[in-house]
Amino acid sequence: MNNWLKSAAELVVIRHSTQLLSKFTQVLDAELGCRGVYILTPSADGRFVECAINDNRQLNWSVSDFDNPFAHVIHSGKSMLLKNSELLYWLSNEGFSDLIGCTDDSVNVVILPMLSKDGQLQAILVLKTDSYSNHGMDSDENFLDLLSVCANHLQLLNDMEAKKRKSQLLSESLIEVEQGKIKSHLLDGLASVLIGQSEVMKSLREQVAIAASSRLSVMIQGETGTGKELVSRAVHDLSSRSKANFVAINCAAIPEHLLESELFGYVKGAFSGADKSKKGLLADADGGTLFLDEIGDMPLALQAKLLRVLESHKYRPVGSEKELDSNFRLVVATHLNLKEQVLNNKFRKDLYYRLYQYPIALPRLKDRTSDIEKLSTHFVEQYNAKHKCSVRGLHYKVLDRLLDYDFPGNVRELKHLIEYGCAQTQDGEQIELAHIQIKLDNEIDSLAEFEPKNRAVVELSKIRDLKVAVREYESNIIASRLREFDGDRGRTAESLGIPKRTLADKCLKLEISIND
Ligand SMILES: Nc1ncnc2c1ncn2[C@@H]1O[C@H](COP(=O)(O)OP(=O)(O)OP(=O)(O)O)[C@@H](O)[C@H]1O
Repeated sequence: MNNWLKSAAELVVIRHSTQLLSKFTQVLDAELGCRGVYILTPSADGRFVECAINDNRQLNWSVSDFDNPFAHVIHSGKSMLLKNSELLYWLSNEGFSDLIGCTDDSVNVVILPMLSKDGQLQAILVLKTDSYSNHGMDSDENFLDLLSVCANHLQLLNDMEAKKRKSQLLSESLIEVEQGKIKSHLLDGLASVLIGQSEVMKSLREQVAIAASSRLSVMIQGETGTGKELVSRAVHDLSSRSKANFVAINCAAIPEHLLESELFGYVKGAFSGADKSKKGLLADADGGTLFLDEIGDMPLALQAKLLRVLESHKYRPVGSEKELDSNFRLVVATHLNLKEQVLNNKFRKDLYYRLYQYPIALPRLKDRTSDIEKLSTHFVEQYNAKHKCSVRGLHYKVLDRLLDYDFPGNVRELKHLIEYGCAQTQDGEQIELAHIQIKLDNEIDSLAEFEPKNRAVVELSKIRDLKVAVREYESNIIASRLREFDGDRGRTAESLGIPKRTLADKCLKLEISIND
């Protein structure tokens, strides 16, 4: 009696149903000295009673299958004594035989329902006993009280756990709804920056949103003018670093010997001309994003230093003894096939894998021609807003022509083309085919002679955008000079008095697609 009371006191302080059942099993094992104590519990849908046995197997019995004795106990709400002589019959039920295990002449089984005070079945207690000694249990009031205490407590814990699960599910689905809302808000915002309704653009925007929320290094790959810089900025703007700096550098456009000091900074006297210390871009990007455009053009020696910075977040300004920290997020871009560069020993393999954590591939414009109309309208609107004018859009023949065109310079080329068309169109009018035809022809035979017709593409009186006109002029000069030197960039650069890297940068920006 005392022991039952003591056990009841121990059971009611337990706060978890599985712990309660395991403690209850231990108590019965110790007090009754049975050959086996098993507790069966109803399944979540109430159609079965279940019990886990030693070898991690879960046995179950249907509550409506009267081939097992448990169904009888459940329906009658009364205990059952299976004497040794009757056991043989019940052992034909495979699950029951698995539960009870070996038997001999002295084994009996007692099955007791554990009912809570509202009469609901909470569990079934099964005792494998040696003799008749335990059979008085179903009339032992103290024992039955303990069973009832345990059943009531089990009901309480099950209710509490169900409530907890429900509120957890609720809060999880609220979080999901919230996250879904944030995500669709972000994607809506992105759609006005990264224009295009093609499937590939929709998936690109999703990738940008995912990349922004991760900490991974992002590697953007795509041909010139596909929007690599735009995407890198979007990754920054959508990330938790958006309030800090976005620092961009084009590794192809900076002379090799200056790239290191630009990135790392330098101290006074580090080299001739360093008359004062200067912070590098790594320091500027602390807390924000560092965008390394044309990473494939980074010299090998600097690649090794970059790798070290990425691993330790520490760097040493040129000429300095002191190491500094910078917590930047790296986004890189390239139009080259970096894997090939690795195979040709032009790019470090270890750096490649360090950078290739979240790759984003940008499609060519000619592979998503369904976006041309929307992009064109977007660029006309941009032009109108910038120049305070009101070009009315594109004539359908212009659109037809654009849909047919290859766009080697991708979106940037389309943008320039539209700006060019706008510059020649009066307020309230549409861009006509004639407005862009010359430029398109010019692009198509980009290797064509520097014909007088091309030289005076824009009549001076019609110039509305000096930048566009100057770019046109510059582009024609470079294309013609490249032609003169059979595409030799070194000689072309020299003849124009500019460094080779500057020429390379200009060719990229101006869409001059003459191969070396
Ligand atoms: N999906 C787009 N929606 C709107 N504008 C775009 C899109 N893609 C590119 N652009 C515009 O096209 C121009 C070129 O884009 P960007 O400079 O990002 O290309 P890039 O791939 O970095 O080019 P490069 O390799 O030559 O440096 C920019 O003016 C950019 O705003």
